[in-house]
Amino acid sequence: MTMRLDYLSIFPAYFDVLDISLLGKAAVNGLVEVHAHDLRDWTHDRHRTVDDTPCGGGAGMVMKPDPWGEAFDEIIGTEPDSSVHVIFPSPSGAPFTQSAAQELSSAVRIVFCCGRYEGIDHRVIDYARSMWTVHEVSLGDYVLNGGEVAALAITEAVVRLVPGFMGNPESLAEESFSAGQDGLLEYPLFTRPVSWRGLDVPEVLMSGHHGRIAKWRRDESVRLTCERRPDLTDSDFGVPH
Ligand SMILES: N#Cc1c(-c2ccc3ccn(Cc4ccc(CN5CCCC5)cc4)c3c2)n[nH]c1N
Repeated sequence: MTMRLDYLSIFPAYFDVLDISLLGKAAVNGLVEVHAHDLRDWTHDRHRTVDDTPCGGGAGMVMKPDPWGEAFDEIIGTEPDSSVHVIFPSPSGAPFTQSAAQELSSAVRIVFCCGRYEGIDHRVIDYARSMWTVHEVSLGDYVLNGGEVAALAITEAVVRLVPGFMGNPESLAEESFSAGQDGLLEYPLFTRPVSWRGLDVPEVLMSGHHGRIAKWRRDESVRLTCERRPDLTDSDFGVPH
């Protein structure tokens, strides 16, 4: 089943990058189909206006609802369909997580609505909720200038989980932020040369002793998680008290 991805933005060129790298291969293999659209194509004035001043006052500009509605009609349709997932990246969205990526990886259709300025007229989101399955999500607690970079990040997180996309699915099993790693951060990785600029690969990794290697990796994951992500630790990580 091909996953169709649509991107609505006033900077559709952001999504040219999706024609290369792994995603390009997936498109070639028919796993995903990518369509980027310029929101200004659904404006009707000489200046192709997409924004206006905020009702009630306040700084900046707000994206007008009209172009979004007309774009939705043409790109998605005018009939409700809960199988269509519409994603609004937003500073006030729910944190985007690996489990959300996992859920979306089975979607047949995802439409990314990339806002700019101070954001999109809220009626656009309310209308979308009445028609499709809507996700208002944030990448994290830092401020971006628009939704495009978030849409790219979410795309990569989702598409790499689509069955048949990754060459070696085993590599997905051991990843951080997934059950395979007990929710711990990943251990440090090394490859050849064994000695590099006076820095050596930890001896245990060259020992060939799989039990010791597994213990070293687990210990490193626990250490890193306790240091960097205490929010991910819980009482029974097996961390010695
Ligand atoms: N995902 C994601 C995001 C975004 C994101 C996503 C989508 C849009 C559309 C427009 N912007 C710009 C912007 C930036 C800040 C504000 C907040 N206001 C400013 C002054 C009073 C509050 C409003 C809009 C966006 C930013 N930022 N950070 C993330 N993790």
